[in-house]
Amino acid sequence: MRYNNYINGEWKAPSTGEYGVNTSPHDKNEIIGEFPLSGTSDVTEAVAAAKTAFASWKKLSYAQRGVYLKKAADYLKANVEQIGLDLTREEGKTLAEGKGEVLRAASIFDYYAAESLQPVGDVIPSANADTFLYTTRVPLGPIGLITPWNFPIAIPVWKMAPALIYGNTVVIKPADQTPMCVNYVMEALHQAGIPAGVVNCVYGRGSVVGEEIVTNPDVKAISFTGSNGVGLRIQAKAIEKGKKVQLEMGGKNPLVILADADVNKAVELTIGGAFRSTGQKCTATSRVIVEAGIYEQFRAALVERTKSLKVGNPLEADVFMGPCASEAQQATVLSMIEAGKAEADLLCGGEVPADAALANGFYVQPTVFENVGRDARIAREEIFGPVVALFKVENYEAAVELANDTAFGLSSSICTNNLTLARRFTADMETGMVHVNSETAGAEPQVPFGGCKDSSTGSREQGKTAIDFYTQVKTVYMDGMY
Ligand SMILES: NC(=O)C1=CN([C@@H]2O[C@H](COP(=O)(O)OP(=O)(O)OC[C@H]3O[C@@H](n4cnc5c(N)ncnc54)[C@H](OP(=O)(O)O)[C@@H]3O)[C@@H](O)[C@H]2O)C=CC1
Ligand SMILES: O=C(O)CCC(=O)C(=O)O
Repeated sequence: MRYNNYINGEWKAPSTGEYGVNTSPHDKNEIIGEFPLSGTSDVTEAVAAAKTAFASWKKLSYAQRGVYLKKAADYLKANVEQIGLDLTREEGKTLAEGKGEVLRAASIFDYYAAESLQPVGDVIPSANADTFLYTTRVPLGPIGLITPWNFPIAIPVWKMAPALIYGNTVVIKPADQTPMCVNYVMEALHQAGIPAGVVNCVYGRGSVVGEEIVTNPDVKAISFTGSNGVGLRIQAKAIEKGKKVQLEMGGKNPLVILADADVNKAVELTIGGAFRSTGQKCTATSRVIVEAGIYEQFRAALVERTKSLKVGNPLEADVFMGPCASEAQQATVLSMIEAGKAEADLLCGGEVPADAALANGFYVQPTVFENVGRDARIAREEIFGPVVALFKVENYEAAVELANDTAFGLSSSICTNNLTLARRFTADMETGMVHVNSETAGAEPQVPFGGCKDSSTGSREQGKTAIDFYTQVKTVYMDGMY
């Protein structure tokens, strides 16, 4: 099937007349659909529609805008089976994860629809008796959203929902690998009856469509999730044009396991954090730092559990881990594994599975390394695949020092029953999110999401903090009331 851009409330063929073929990561011969390879004039048209629509959208009440978000949530919930299935076919995460992500997107729409009932701004006492002094929030205008393939419905929605509820309009460019997922989000908002031009989606290459969104003068802010290289280039261009920018980028997230931890619990946190979604999360666990007293026991249990994981077609119910999302991603992961083999000891995995039924997919075995030097590539670079590095340390202090020895600062976790050290860990970690006895991955919509150091720039996403990015403050001095 051939899909089209969504511009000004209509499905429109790209000005180029060109389409790219989107295929399944489980089987590169299975075609998911054909999607536009748009040109810059498609972006210009979408931005113009978003600019026109902004004039009336910003005047609606929060509650009126919230109605569309609530209806979009209902659409996703009503169609979770089909959309979840297609997400799995297109991205490769398991069916349970695919459906879970659709419901997560619905709950994000619901959360921001409910923001329409929350207070906005402050009333502040003035020095003058007859001045009513208060702050309110105003939207920015058309916002450009550039989104990745690893959470192909949740991330577009967690950017779009706050942008819309606070009165902005949107032009989105989804990742090349997962356009169908965003097409469902457009369909949800279209079915909800959202006014023409309020949301627009232009498919195509980052270097063409993304570039034009970033530099178009009528786009007032850019929210991006993806690699550090692309993110920083986008930021430089956008700032030059005076735009607001928010970047969510990589992670090298540590899980610290102290000697008193329950071994089974520690193994499950590692398996879930490192291998779910084939390790393709910016919050994935990629370094496991273990106190010497429990190291051997933990290592043996982790290797046994890792070898038992079923890798295969993500549509099959008993499969734990599907393929990498693309051939390029598989190649990146395999090259990092080769680097790991040269600089550390491989405990298990490290190959493409031999199963002939998986030969047309982009599979990699879940992989564990040990004896990893702190300057090894697999210790420092984001892999974005099912690869984890084990480190043995003498005590809590050494664990924290190693955990913080990274350019990234997104998420971290500690597994322990020691309340004092758990509490210290929450203070000691240079990360935007800290977990105690839960995996490094995961994000609830009602709390801020984002990192320190090279992981993020700009204000946090999600929760109430999202208002900081998607609005600006207006201070009102109102005199003559008495
Ligand atoms: N933090 C996270 O959640 C993510 C991190 N990554 C990291 O990035 C690595 C590479 O993944 P990749 O998909 O290449 O990530 P990218 O950073 O290249 O892609 C993210 C988004 O940016 C777009 N883009 C690419 N180039 C430009 C540009 N010049 N101007 C504007 N937009 C652009 C992409 O479009 P297009 O798809 O058309 O190229 C996509 O929509 C992964 O291995 C992982 O380490 C990747 C995804 C998510
Ligand atoms: O951990 C999660 O569920 C969200 C992770 C994420 O946002 C990402 O990988 O881009």
